[in-house]
Amino acid sequence: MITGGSSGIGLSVAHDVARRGASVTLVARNVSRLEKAQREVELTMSKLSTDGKVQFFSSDISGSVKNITEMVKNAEASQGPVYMLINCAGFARAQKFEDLSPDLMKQMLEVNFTGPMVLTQEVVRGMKVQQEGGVVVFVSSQAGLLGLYGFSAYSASKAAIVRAAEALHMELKPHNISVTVCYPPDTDTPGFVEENQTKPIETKLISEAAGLFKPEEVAKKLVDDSLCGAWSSTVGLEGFMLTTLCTGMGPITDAASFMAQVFLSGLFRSVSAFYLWSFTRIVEREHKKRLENKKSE
Ligand SMILES: NC(=O)C1=CN([C@@H]2O[C@H](COP(=O)(O)OP(=O)(O)OC[C@H]3O[C@@H](n4cnc5c(N)ncnc54)[C@H](OP(=O)(O)O)[C@@H]3O)[C@@H](O)[C@H]2O)C=CC1
Ligand SMILES: CCCCCCCCCCCCCCCC(=O)[C@@H](N)CO
Repeated sequence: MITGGSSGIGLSVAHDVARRGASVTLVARNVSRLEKAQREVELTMSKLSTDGKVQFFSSDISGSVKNITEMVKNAEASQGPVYMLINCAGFARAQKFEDLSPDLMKQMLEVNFTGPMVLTQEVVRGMKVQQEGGVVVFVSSQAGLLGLYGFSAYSASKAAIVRAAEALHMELKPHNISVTVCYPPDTDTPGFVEENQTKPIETKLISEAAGLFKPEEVAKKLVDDSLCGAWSSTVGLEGFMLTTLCTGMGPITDAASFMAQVFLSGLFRSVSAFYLWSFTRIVEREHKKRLENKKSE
């Protein structure tokens, strides 16, 4: 089951798991985009002659709990229990703190945090009862590992899901259900194009430090990592440095990541000073530019 499976990273995940032989349930709101995605994923399946099926449900993950419960029941009734849940639906709006409306703050928390929590609750109930195990994935963001200019509410919503996922990881281990958090950098998706239309220049420039990736690449890494039971998944050098540095008391799932955390955290903290210095410079420079523009007006 892939929320946000009709676009961007979620759609790429759908193609990826379809190629591996899975049946797919796509969840999003807009029906015509869901239908289009269904046709595309079916095409991928038919080319490889896998016997997977694609179904979709139009549902707002931040909507009523009753609707979510019903949607999961219906999905399970037609395709059987969910083996892998990928919480990818979400959105970002960048806005300077004082311009951020309280409604937008609430909306980001509901779609990026509360919605995935409620849906996961429902799916995990099924996983525990109906099968021997499962995989739960939350798509956070590199901006969930540090707060950055313009992303006060967004970063908080994406960080909140990480703490929840840590707790869940501990709770679900005896049930053989793994939990993975994915931290994408800027990724070239329809959602990214939309957020860029209102993004402050500072947010753009700071985010660029971690590069721009293709959704297929983020998706493949997400599926590979979560099927291995890895705690975190990311792409790129900055992604590796950030997840290593910011792991805190996160679960230990593999020797290589643990060794990197033990031996490289100090080094990466020093490296972070250079990034932070360059971010401060970006903010100062743009601030000065604005003051000068105001003066010349
Ligand atoms: N692209 C990027 O740069 C990055 C993205 N991310 C995260 O990755 C995830 C996917 O992003 P991306 O692929 O860019 O996004 P897109 O906007 O391209 O796709 C978002 C998907 O989520 C669905 N969706 C959005 N809101 C809801 C809702 N309330 N209920 C159900 N479905 C919903 C959309 O369908 P519909 O609108 O029809 O509901 C769509 O299928 C998000 O959580 C995002 O925060 C993280 C880091 C970087
Ligand atoms: C050792 C220290 C290394 C430090 C590297 C620092 C790099 C930080 C860059 C922040 C990237 C934020 C991307 C957010 C993408 C996103 O979530 C939006 N596009 C929403 O869709």
